Amino acid sequence: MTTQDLIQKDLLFLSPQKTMEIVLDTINEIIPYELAVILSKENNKNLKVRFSRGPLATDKIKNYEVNLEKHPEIIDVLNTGKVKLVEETNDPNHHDTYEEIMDLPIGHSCLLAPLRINGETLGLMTLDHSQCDMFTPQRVSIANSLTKLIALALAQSIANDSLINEKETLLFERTSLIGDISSVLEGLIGNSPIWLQVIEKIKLVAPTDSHVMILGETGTGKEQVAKAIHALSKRNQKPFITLNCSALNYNLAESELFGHEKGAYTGAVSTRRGRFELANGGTLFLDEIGDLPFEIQPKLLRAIQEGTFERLGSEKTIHADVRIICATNVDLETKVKEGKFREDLYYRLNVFPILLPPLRKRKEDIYLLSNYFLEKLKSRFINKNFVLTKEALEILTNNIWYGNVRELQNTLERAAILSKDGVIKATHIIFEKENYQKSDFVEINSSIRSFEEETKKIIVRALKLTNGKIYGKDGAAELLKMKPTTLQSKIKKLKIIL
Ligand SMILES: Nc1ncnc2c1ncn2[C@@H]1O[C@H](COP(=O)(O)OP(=O)(O)OP(=O)(O)O)[C@@H](O)[C@H]1O
Repeated sequence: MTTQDLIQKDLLFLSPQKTMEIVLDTINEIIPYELAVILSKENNKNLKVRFSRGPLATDKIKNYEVNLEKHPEIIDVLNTGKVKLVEETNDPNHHDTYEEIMDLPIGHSCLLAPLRINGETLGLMTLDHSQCDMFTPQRVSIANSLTKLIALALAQSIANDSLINEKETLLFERTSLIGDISSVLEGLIGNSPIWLQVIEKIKLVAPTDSHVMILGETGTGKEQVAKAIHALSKRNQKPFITLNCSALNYNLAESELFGHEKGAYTGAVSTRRGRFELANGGTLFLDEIGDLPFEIQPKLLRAIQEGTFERLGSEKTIHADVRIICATNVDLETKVKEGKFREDLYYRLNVFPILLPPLRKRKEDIYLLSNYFLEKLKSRFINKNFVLTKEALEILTNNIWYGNVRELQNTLERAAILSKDGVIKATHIIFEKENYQKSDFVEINSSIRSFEEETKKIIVRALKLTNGKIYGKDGAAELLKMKPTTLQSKIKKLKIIL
């Protein structure tokens, strides 16, 4: 048979699933069963179902895990390395392997075969048949001889999983590195005095190995600045890995930061390295650090201080040398005071704070930034040359820019689409709804809304900016210069849903 024949018959690149199906079907011809299950040893406590075959192999069995503490007879088989027939009895201490998910008659045939290679236990094969005495001594002896071959097929499947996992992490590292670090520096546009102070701070801190905290409203360029610091640091040949800490619960945060071993929790089908490990030698950018679940913060603190941590589900200590750059758009100090962020972690991270000014405080940069973005848009619009008119620039400069540089970028992209000949006129500038600030020209033409409608809009905007917080220094009441109780009654009256 030629290689071509093998390929045509789908025999050259057999998947682990297909290999195991062939193996189990062959066993069925020699030792008839109604349920054959291959389980892999995940740790000292659990066996996990990888393959099942036969008329009793239902969906429930897939991904089922056997808790070894409840099954001393399985521990015995794994330790001795010998195939064993298990007699089901009425003894309340006896637990059938799959009793939680299926009901097999008392006295049914059950065979346990350990799967070992070179003295290493990889897992277990179980064969079940609802009739009694199906597995004769001759069949048990055959099963004993076959276990090594089955173990080989299991090893193939385990290796395949770890290759897939390795590929996934490599792909992740690669994507994290993309974003061409050299162009990042050129992309920090602006020459207003306040922005130049930021650039100075970046240049100062980058070559040191100190942790950096970047503060600023959304869209002010926090991630871009973090990349620039990494690019200017001696770690720039190593990965720049990011993790957005918002919307992570404790388990997810732990697994994302420190990784997990296969089987560490339901759904952890393969071992995965966490961002801390991936960033070894390089920089870990923790975006929205204020949202990091409180309970995971001690583990992060230890990882930062000692450079050590364990993957979820493993006791092995891993070492990683990582520089942390974190970003936040909330007042972390207040979070510390409110007991929502650990003080020790806060001081550990806040070694060198860099505050990014909102766009409304560096309006003189709008012209440079606009031209930079329009130049970048050129290639996407078949090399259309864009020109910003004086009126358009005036409108851009008069806007409040709650969405900062990102919003400016989006506004210009919209304008570029609207402009047919590349000339960006005032009429092409359309702001995002919430941040719309009318210029005098538009004011005259717009219809006057009711007082209530306008009040409601202002309150909603303030609540959005303060993440729904009413009281306190960074609350909506303070922003609107009104008493929190008055604001609350207005919210109620205007039926604003928080
Ligand atoms: N000074 C700048 N020069 C050029 N582009 C910038 C500048 N600042 C920000 N940008 C661009 O604006 C967009 C938003 O920037 P970035 O994602 O870094 O902001 P951010 O503060 O991290 O936002 P968020 O808080 O929402 O995560 C990006 O496309 C970025 O390239």
